[in-house]
Amino acid sequence: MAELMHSLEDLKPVQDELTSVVGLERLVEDSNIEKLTYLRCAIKETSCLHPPIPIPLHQCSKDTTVFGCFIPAIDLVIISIWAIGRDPNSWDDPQTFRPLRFLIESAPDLRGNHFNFIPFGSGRRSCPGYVVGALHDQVRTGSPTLLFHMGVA
Ligand code: HEM
Repeated sequence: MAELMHSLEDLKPVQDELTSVVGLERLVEDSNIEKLTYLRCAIKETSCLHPPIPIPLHQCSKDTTVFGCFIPAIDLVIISIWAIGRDPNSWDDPQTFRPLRFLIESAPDLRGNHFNFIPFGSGRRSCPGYVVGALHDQVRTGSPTLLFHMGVA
């Protein structure tokens, strides 16, 4: 909300979309969400710039080498999701709130498959809270993709 308040050109399409999809007389319902494109872009951009869990910690269970970097067993590895979301090698003008960068077809999704955008983490220890929300969404829209991904369909 604070980012949108500072960026009126981004606030306007979100307001217009909410007015047209939801209206002014009722609350947002699940079924509205897929039509709230600008709002979803704004949420993604917010979680890129301000990830709620900015630096998850992992501990290495055995000696490991990743891309030539040796990590001894028991060492802690800090992953800066915050820095990844602001990396100029991955994002144009990364410090600026620009939700429409998520409008393009090739923009990363939230599943952790694009390592420049991992607000829910990635891989086996990524956030199960995301799966609960996404599963609910997939069941609602009838798409089997995520159920298949989880091995339950
Ligand atoms: C905006 C909402 C949320 C965000 C951005 C978020 C993000 C994250 C991140 C980044 C991690 C760490 C991944 C890692 O260690 O690499 C995590 C872990 C976790 N999250 Fe979430 N989370 C959210 C909501 C939730 C909710 C609603 C739940 C529960 C219903 C949840 C349950 C968990 C649990 C249990 C873990 C630990 C997973 C593990 O260590 O295997 N999260 N989350």
